[in-house]
Amino acid sequence: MTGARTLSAADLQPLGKGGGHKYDEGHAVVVSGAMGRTGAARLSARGALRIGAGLVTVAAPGSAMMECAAQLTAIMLRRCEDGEALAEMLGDGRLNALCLGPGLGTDGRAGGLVDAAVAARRSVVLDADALTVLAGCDDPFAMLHDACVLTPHGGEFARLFPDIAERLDDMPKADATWEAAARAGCTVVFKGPETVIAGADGRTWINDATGDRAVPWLATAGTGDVLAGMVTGLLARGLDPVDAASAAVWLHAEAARAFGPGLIAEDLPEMLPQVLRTLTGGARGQS
Ligand SMILES: NC(=O)C1=CN([C@@H]2O[C@H](COP(=O)(O)OP(=O)(O)OC[C@H]3O[C@@H](n4cnc5c(N)ncnc54)[C@H](O)[C@@H]3O)[C@@H](O)[C@H]2O)[C@@H](O)CC1
Ligand SMILES: Nc1ncnc2c1ncn2[C@@H]1O[C@H](COP(=O)(O)OP(=O)(O)O)[C@@H](O)[C@H]1O
Repeated sequence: MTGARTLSAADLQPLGKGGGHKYDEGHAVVVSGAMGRTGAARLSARGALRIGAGLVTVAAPGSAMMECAAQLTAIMLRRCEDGEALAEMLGDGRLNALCLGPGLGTDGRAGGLVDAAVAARRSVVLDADALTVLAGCDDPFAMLHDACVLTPHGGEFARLFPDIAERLDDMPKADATWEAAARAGCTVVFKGPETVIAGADGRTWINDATGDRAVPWLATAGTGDVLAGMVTGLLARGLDPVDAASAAVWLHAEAARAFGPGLIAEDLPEMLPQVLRTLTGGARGQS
């Protein structure tokens, strides 16, 4: 038994802005895939910016620069060809949270970028294709550290933790996620109508989006990419991985609830200001 607790608004970290300058709210970097595949990274970047990261940069290969430039305004853009270029870019210590996976691809470039991002020992969210890259490694968890956050859906969870996934019919999802986090040595966010967030330290939270809180319209392409960006944005703002992931998951479902049926992924970041305004007391909103 994990002693998992169910999330509510009162459990969220204070999310109001501190009133300093933009660098006080962190600088999130979302690494993009190649031309024609940049949409997912742009969704993540928008999530990171709307949740309050002070600055957000999309790091894209040369082939994708024009495509990104045509779509981004408040979000900055920087050329980043491969892992070596990312490592060089991360020489700037102000770039304090990374997101890799949405639309990244699973080729050699993606592998090099994942290696460089994890080796930099910054806060890093590994989602989507980055999880597939990780699952293909001989010893996937050896390089991870406690500032990593893995955000698998059911398919990705089964690729990363096949033996745990095999036992899912006989064990609570919270226990499975807790076991996965202990093995990976970092925070694991196992997504779905019930999303479980577990830290390597054993803290385990459940966001139950079923019954009265059901948001089936979240099952649409790109919503997970937005969530990865939201977690990254909160990491950039200085929340620890479990708090960042828990707050992002809760806000993500609330944004979906506030929008209602017909939601597409682009709508989620744009609903965040409204949801953040409703937080009071234990979970303070934007001030
Ligand atoms: N607008 C965009 O540019 C979008 C890009 N996307 C990108 O497309 C790439 C592939 O993403 P996929 O999520 O399709 O990854 P994968 O193709 O790696 O995984 C999907 C496979 O896993 C299986 N699966 C099992 N359980 C599942 C579950 N609970 N949820 C989802 N699939 C489950 C599915 O049947 C499917 O075969 C990623 O780079 C992703 O970021 C998607 O996020 C969709 C939106
Ligand atoms: N039926 C559902 N009810 C509540 N949340 C859901 C449901 N289906 C999917 N979600 C949420 O939507 C997101 C989907 O993410 P993911 O599967 O990675 O899709 P994508 O890769 O297309 O972004 C996750 O946050 C997941 O928890």
